[in-house]
Amino acid sequence: MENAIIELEGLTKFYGSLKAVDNLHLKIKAGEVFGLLGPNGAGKTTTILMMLGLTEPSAGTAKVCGFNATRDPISVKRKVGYMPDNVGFYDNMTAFENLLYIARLNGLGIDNVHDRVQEMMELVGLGAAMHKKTSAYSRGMKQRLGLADVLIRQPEVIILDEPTLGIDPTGVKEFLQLIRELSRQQGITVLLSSHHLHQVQQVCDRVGIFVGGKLLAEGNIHQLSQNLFSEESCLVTITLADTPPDTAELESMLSEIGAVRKVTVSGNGVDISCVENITPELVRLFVEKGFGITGVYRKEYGLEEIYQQYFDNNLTENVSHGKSSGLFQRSFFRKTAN
Ligand SMILES: Nc1ncnc2c1ncn2[C@@H]1O[C@H](COP(=O)(O)OP(=O)(O)OP(=O)(O)O)[C@@H](O)[C@H]1O
Repeated sequence: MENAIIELEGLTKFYGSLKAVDNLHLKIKAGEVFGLLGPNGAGKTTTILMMLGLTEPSAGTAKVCGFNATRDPISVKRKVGYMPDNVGFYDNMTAFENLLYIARLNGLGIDNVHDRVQEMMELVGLGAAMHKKTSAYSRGMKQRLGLADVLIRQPEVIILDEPTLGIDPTGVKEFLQLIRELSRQQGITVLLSSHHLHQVQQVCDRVGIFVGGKLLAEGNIHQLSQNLFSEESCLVTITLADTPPDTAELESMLSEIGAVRKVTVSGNGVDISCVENITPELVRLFVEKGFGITGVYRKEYGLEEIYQQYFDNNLTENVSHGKSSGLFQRSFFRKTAN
């Protein structure tokens, strides 16, 4: 991949005998919004810590903005803004004062520092609340302030670990939109770790599915879906006005269409699995054959199905090798259930 800004090669981390990250190879392009998706204990935070030079890999390398994170962590720190899942501020100071303090600590020029802080507060949507004490800030407001804290250092890459944890659905939507806009407007590369499939799907250009320290798959939603569901990438359900008189005849008629892989007739519902979207052709055929249609529904495979499918495959593989991965499944569902 050309212009990769993050390059992980054979990245591995052992904690004692536990392999937390297992031979990870990954490249992320400049300007991309990449989602690292996986259940509890998958190794996301450990990977991030290695990218920031905060923990040493047992093997392999993490290169960020051209610098080896283990050998040159200070250079990486200058280029990367990291927002952990729980951002802390001085509660007795206003948000403006907090950010001003951070800006000065980071050596921003005295002349324009007030303007710059104000500009950042407005950029993250806190212009009207910037003189409130952070003790009075909601979780969502603190996350926005955390983002301003990261942005004021003018990073090339921002790494966000579970940035939407504990924010209400409207807040999540707004926060993710903000991240996406910032990435587009300012060309910032974003790496986002999350358990939340739907959120990742909304905002990321590409995702990596991470389970048990291994990157099981990476790509955009379309590519992942194609790889997994190439035999049945599209499911069309047609509801007929009446139960078909001859089910076998209907099934064999539909099966003759090249793109159709499987047909199931149940009552007046017909499920047709196809390799591509041939919904108009199917509807035309039913009408030509004199069937009344009361409903047509086409199912798209989203990230949830993709993730579950990779997850199930991985479970099956591990079980067949005598390992129990039940812990991953339990912890994943616990965290996504709320
Ligand atoms: N400092 C540590 N010492 C020993 N084991 C650790 C340490 N940090 C993490 N681990 C273990 O390494 C594995 C990966 O943990 P990590 O925190 O990287 O996962 P994660 O995907 O970020 O999970 P979560 O979503 O719960 O934060 C887990 O089994 C965890 O218990």
